[in-house]
Amino acid sequence: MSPHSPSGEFQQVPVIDVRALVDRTSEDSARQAVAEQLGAACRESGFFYVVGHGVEEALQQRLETLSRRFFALSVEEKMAIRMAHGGSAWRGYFPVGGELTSGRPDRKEGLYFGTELGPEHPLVRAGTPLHGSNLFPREPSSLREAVLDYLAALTRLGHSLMGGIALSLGLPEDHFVTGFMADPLVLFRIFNYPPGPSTAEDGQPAWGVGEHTDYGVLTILKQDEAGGLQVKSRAGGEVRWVDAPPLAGSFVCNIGDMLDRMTRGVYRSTPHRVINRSGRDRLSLPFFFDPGWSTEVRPLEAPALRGVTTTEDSHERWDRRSVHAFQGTYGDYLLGKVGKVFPQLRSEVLSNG
Ligand SMILES: O=C(O)CCC(=O)C(=O)O
Ligand SMILES: [Fe+2]
Repeated sequence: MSPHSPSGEFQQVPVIDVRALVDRTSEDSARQAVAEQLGAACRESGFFYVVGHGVEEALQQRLETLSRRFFALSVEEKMAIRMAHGGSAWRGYFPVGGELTSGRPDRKEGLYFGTELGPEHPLVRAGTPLHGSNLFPREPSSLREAVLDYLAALTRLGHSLMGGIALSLGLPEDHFVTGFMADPLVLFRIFNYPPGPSTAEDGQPAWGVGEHTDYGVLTILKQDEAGGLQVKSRAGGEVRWVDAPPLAGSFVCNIGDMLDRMTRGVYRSTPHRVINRSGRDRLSLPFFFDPGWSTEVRPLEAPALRGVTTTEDSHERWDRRSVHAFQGTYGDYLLGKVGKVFPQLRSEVLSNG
C-alpha cells in the first residue's frame, strides 16, 4: 500500500511498544524503528495502542478509584460542579444526556478538565474560551491532585509520541515540541458510561458516544475493562467496525482532524464510537493533546509528504465537514465543534465570548 493512498482498511488496531521513544537515552535507530510503526498505524487506521509508555500504574489506579468514587455520588452532589459554573472555561460535570454527538444525546456522564490556568494568565484575562481554572469536586478532594499529576504525565507522553510522529514524517524529532505544539491546548475528560438497554427509546442503538472524529492532533485514551470502543474500517469499500478492546497496561491513541489536515489526509482521523454492553459502568479517560488556541494549522512541508495532494473526503465524514478547507485558527475550529455537542451551554456561556 502506498503511503500516499491511504485505504482506511484494517482488521485490528496495532499495539506499539514506545519504550525507546519515552526513554531519552535510547539509540536513534531504536527511536526510528518505533517511529516507523507509528507512521504505518497513522496511515492505515489512525489508531494504535501504546505500551511501554512509562505512565505509573499507581497514578492510574489512584485516578481510576477516585473517579469511580465521584460518579457514585448522587446527581445533586455531582451537579455542585456542573459545567454551567465553569463559564467559558468549559469545565465541570455534565449529567447523562447532557452532550450530543452527531445530533443525538450520548449515554454518558462526565467531568471536563484542562490545563489549570489562574485568572492572571493572559489567555484567561482575555476571556479565551476553554481556558481557565478547573472545577474540582469537594469529595473526593484528592481527585484534584490525581488529575493534575495525570495531566503532567500525559503531557510528557504526548510530546514523546509527537516526537515519534515527527520522525515518521522525516522531520527532526523536536519539530513539533519546538514548533506548533510548544504550548499545547490540553483538554481532559473522565467519562462514565452507565449500563442500560442497548437500544434507545426510538429503537436506535444507545450510543455512549456516537460516531465522530476527534478535533485536535492526538488523543490518548485510558479505558477500563468494560470494552465497547469501535473504530471504522473500510474493507473493500464497505464499512466495518473494528473493536478496540481493553488491553492491560495500554493506552489507545488516535489522531485527530488537525494531524489529518497537516498531512493532507495521509494520517487519518478515523471515526469511532462507543457502546457499553458490559452490563456495568464503563470508565474512560480521554486526554486530548491539541495545538494552541491561536495556532493556524497548515499542511506540513515534510519529506514523507512530498508530492502528496489533498484528497477531499468531506462526503464520507461524520459531519460532512472538510478538515482541509477550513480557514482560521485551531480555536475557531474547536469552537465550531463544541457548539454542536453542547448547544445549550454554547448559548449560555459563550454568548459573550
Ligand atoms: O470513551 C471512549 O472510549 C472514547 C471517547 C471518545 O471517543 C472521545 O471522547 O472523543
Ligand atoms: Fe473520540
